[in-house]
Amino acid sequence: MASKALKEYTWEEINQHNKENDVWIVIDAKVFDVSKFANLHPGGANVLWADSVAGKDATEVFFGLHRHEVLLRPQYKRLQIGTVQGQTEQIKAPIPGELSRVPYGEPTWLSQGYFSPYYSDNHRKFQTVVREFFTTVVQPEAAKCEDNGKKISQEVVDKMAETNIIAMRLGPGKHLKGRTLMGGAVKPEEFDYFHEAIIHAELARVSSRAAVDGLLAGLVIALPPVLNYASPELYEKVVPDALAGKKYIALAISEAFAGSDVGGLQTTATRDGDYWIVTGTKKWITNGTFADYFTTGCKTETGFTVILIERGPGVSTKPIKTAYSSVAGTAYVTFDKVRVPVSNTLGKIGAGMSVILSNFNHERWMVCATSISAQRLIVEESLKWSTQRIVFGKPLTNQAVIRAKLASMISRVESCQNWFESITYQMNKMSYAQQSDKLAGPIGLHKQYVSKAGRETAEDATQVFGGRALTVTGMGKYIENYHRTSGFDAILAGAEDVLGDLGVRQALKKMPRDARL
Ligand code: HEM
Repeated sequence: MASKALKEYTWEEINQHNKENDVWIVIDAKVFDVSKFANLHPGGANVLWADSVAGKDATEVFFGLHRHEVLLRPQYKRLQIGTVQGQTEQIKAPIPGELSRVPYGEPTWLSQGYFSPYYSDNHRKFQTVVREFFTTVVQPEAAKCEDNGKKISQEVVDKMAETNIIAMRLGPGKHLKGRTLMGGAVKPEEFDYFHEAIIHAELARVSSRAAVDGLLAGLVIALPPVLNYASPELYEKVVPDALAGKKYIALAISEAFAGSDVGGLQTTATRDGDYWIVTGTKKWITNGTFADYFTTGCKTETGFTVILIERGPGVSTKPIKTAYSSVAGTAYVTFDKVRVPVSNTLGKIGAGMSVILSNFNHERWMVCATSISAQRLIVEESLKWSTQRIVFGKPLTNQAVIRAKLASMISRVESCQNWFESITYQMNKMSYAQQSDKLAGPIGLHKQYVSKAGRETAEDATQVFGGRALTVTGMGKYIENYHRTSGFDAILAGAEDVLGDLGVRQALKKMPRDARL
């Protein structure tokens, strides 16, 4: 379509348009008339009039300064007036949904010519439709919200509900029964943890950590206690609307008084007949600013109890400014003598610890899935940049120090991925109870390793990109976002060092008493 009205120009013609107010440039065999655009050019007008640029081939200098996507924006695309006679474009524009051809840009199972014991053709088919969905429906919205800090639009949430992505993010289980998953790409009874991991991985590729959390991460951690412990009436009231994206839910455990130390929480629930009276505050509550329900940890007379609180009189939320965008809806929540029916108790009164702990493995595993995928994208960006960036007349990759950084980044993401797949395989084979017994330790250790690896990769990539990694737009925008937010993975769902310690303590518990050197 683009070529229908496009003329072919000889270099002789092109070379003549090399003056202020009459500037043509060539980028990858395409001729652009930038005469009028020059004064609007974010990089300034005079750079376009330079002798080495005006009327010349500016491909190399262009790709040293801009992401490919600049040329694809409609307002810039229309600057193209023709093509260079006898030349064809060499640089391939990214096609939404397609697999990366950059080495290590995809996990082994998606790389051509490689094999995997874990994934079937159905997983591949599923990955294709999920990537297309996230690239075309979610990514543009995520980029917008990353900027304006607003909640992801209801339109996108509705589409996620239509495809049942919201339900699939909770993993395999009864809640999928009777649902059409991604237009039928996988049957509910075939859906396993690798399918779920694909969703988390593709979601992370939208490259805005705050939007990843804004896309109902709150539900992924707050709804399982309702699925598993609510009375049938409460379940009916809450679950269908939540999975349909009509109501939002957040997990409200941590407080300014206590984070990982659940025993130190100060929010109280006292009995008044058939009601709880809940008073206290909660901090760092993901999706809290827009949640309709809060799965809340409370101190009760007989211990720690989890209660589902509906937004209403006495519940107020205010946004907390975090290092990432407010699209995540991070809130400070205040409960002021909120009356909640006792029938909203999740699990047994005083037995809230097991309700919360049973949730943790899945949440931590999910954080690993998104973190590894985000890291991989950073590896891909770094490989592309260091190949196309010319310094001292040569690509950055000519520097041994840059290659050493790439080696570390690749090794880290590959080891994270392989460990992750091994754990996911175990999850597929184990019951929920077996997972709690056998995988809490390995998942804790894995998360510690993944988040550490992520932060090291963020540092390395920042060095590779230099100043470009410090700006929120432009060539290094994904590196900037990742560098600013990779630390979240080391904190959310359990602090890095605490999880490492948990893994070791679990192992020590299982040490055979008769083992000796
Ligand atoms: C069709 C041609 C071009 C278009 C549509 C275009 C568009 C843009 C845009 C949108 C930006 C802002 C980048 C961002 O923040 O993402 C930019 C920055 C810039 N452009 Fe261009 N540009 C073109 C050609 C060129 C050429 C040929 C040069 C070569 C000298 C150039 C030099 C720059 C510079 C130096 C910057 C600032 C980069 C930075 O801040 O890191 N541009 N351009």
